[in-house]
Amino acid sequence: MNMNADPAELQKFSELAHRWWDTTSEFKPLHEINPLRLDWIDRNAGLAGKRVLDIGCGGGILSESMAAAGAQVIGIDLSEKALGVARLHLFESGQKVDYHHASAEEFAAQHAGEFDIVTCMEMLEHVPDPASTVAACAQLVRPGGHVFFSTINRNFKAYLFAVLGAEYILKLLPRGTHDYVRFIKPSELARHCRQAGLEIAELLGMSYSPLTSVYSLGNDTDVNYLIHAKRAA
Ligand SMILES: C[S@@+](CC[C@H](N)C(=O)[O-])C[C@H]1O[C@@H](n2cnc3c(N)ncnc32)[C@H](O)[C@@H]1O
Repeated sequence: MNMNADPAELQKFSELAHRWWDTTSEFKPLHEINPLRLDWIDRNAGLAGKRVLDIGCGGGILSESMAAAGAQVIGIDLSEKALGVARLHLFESGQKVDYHHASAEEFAAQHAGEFDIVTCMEMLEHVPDPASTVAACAQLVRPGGHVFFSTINRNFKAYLFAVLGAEYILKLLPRGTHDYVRFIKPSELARHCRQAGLEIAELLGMSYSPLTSVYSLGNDTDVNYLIHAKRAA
């Protein structure tokens, strides 16, 4: 089985895993964007009672919040350390999430069509072959189901904001968190979706204002963006 994973990327997340739920740590941006993306997913697909798979779940920030919104959530990741932190945090939060060590491709081979909603957030820019991950997402979601992606655009502004700005100037993220060559243009992600049999329902931008330190959703897809895709019924 092709794991479609970069061991150096997994190592980076494993080394930081113990700080995943520290809202002032390297994971602060994920904590700050979580309410925005959770609300967007819920508005578009209605989380309550749905079977959800969260791919590249890490320490479980999004997984837990979707469980709290009433979904039955499974989270998968290839970092054992991140999964360990995610499992431990359930004792603190009292939420119920089922965590597994698996890649999207491996999980798709066993659980095709089992999910109403598949989420794959801030993960595609860390894998060698994002088209393969997108194809696995399309296989995992049921006909008529929803897939949500978020990732980083590839252009000069994205390099300035997501690499130079976030890692070197504002120091929101550790240096080396992001590799510019792995950034993905919305047109490329849309093509991967269509090739996998997913229709694009929405492309949405997410911006960060360094002046107010506030994230917001809107039309600006130049740096961070989200895609809502649907599998034909
Ligand atoms: C930036 S974190 C995002 C975590 C979570 N999705 C969120 O947005 O809160 C990226 C996660 O992707 C995981 N990851 C990287 N490559 C992966 C792969 N090939 N398969 C599964 N998970 C992977 C990492 O271990 C890490 O937990």
